[in-house]
Amino acid sequence: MTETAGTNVGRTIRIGTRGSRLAMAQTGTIARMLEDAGCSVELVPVATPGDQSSAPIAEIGVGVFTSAVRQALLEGRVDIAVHSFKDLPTAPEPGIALAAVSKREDPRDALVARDGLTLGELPPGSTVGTGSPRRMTQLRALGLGLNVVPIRGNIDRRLGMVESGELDAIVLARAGLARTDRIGLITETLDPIQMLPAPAQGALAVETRVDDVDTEHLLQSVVDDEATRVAVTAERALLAALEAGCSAPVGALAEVVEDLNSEGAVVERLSMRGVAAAATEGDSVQILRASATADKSEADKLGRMLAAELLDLGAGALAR
Ligand SMILES: NCc1[nH]cc(CCC(=O)O)c1CC(=O)O
Repeated sequence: MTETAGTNVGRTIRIGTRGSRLAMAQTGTIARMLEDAGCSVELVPVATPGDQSSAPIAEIGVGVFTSAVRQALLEGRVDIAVHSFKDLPTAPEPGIALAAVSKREDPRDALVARDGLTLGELPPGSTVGTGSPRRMTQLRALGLGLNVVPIRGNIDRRLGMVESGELDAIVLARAGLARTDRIGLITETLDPIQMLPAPAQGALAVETRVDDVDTEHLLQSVVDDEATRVAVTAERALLAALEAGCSAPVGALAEVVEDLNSEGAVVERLSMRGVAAAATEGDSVQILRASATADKSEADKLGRMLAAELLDLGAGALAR
């Protein structure tokens, strides 16, 4: 048991959660960490408009999955909100504190294809579904002659489209499959060189009310993972500097890596790659890439620097 948990023993912490299988798995992960630290936990279901609609995310708006859970937090109906970090808008929410970022799952995207096929094995003309402009533009840029089509729906619905033969393949977050025990369906995990994940993909954001300092400290000591927080800070700084959100054609991945300093000593650095799809004349799309490395203490600056580089290359007019 941690020292901080000591003051929380006997207290029941209410965690707001959406009812989807992925959301329940995510809140379950945080609930177990708190229980292991000696807290008792209650899961409080919250319905959101995003779960009830199957309209494209671009139409129903960023934050559609997260705002109802935040509302429950602000109204004091729950003490903690857990979100897929990549679904959170980049602007901070008044009254709400980001108390912890839990250790990231594998952030890469995954292919689920018929007959166990990999991306390179799909014949030209194969139909590949994804709802994300980021994935669509990067898939098309691979030049494999795939027919990339927009789809939406929860993970089960998307997987069903391959199972039924309606699509040859789909691309989705590996983390979502891992958390819902379906890693075995993946036919290929995509290398970030082919497909950079969404900023913060695979990480969970755990929020409290700004005035609930006890819960904030508890989460910091029990849940927060420093390497994940640093990486995600850089990735989201890039997204914010491009004035883009989770449905933008923007990918970013920052990783803590070991490097040698000028004296030859091993130091940890933050290595980052970014991609943006820009609209050009006519209907064509141009993929822009940038990468750089910085000290871990300069995560935010690294993200903004890569964004500036992408803007210089033409990321001001993002593709859709
Ligand atoms: N946009 C929906 C969403 N939000 C978080 C995940 C998966 C978990 C994660 O990325 O952390 C998914 C599904 C997907 O993109 O396939």
